[in-house]
Amino acid sequence: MNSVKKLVSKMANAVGSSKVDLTRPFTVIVEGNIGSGKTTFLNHFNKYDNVAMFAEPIEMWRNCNGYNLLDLMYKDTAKWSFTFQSYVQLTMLRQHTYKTSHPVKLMERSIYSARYCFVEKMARDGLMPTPSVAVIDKWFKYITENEDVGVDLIVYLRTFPEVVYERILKRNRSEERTVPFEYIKALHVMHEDWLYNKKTHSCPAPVIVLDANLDKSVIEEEYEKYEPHILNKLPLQAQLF
Ligand SMILES: Nc1ncnc2c1ncn2[C@@H]1O[C@H](COP(=O)(O)OP(=O)(O)OP(=O)(O)O)[C@@H](O)[C@H]1O
Repeated sequence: MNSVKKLVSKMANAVGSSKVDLTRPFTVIVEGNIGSGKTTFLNHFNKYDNVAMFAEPIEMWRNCNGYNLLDLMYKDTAKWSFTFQSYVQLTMLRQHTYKTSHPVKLMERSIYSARYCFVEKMARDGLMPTPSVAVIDKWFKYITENEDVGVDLIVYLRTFPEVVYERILKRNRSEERTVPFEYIKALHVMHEDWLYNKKTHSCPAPVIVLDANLDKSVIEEEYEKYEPHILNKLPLQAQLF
């Protein structure tokens, strides 16, 4: 088990036994294309005691009562898109609403990117029927209006699709073997239009854009530039982002 995962399960156990109603910590979501380095980013911040880490609940998607929903979704998207996205929305809601006593909460992805990038892409491609999109939307609207899924800062790991595609091929995750480059390019545009060009959906918080094309060996410097903002030690001047 890697260190982030260990910390998440430790957190989950601690949360399960907690009766204390704590207010929401400073919440940072990390967004970016598949393979943009979200896990590496989280691992970098794992060393800080004041940060609670919430890695993407991918293992839950891989095992929902014995079903690998991620795999089903890739194998037959039209058939399983709604099932998969319903479960993603539930697991993301859990991540957003987990209580923690840590002053900073760092989350990999969010209920927002699930809706604005992935569901959007399936809807545009006709891989999720319109009535199913409507149901996902009703849930999404209910959750964002009635549950505390608030976010204070978004870190966008910005990449070229060519770079992440190389990384995806290299890591060779079983479910992702059939992912075409076209899909990666389209997801890139979804992220860009939401977080960089800001023309499709509203951003729930100010956005810091990091150059995530950089290699692992030098990217730490890029993280460190923004660390005071991410750790809530230096407020962002919203107009700059
Ligand atoms: N809401 C979603 N709908 C469809 N697929 C999703 C969704 N969220 C994540 N995925 C899939 O889950 C897998 C993990 O992708 P994601 O970009 O979230 O993490 P990652 O690639 O492991 O992160 P990184 O490499 O940046 O650390 C990908 O195959 C992606 O297509």
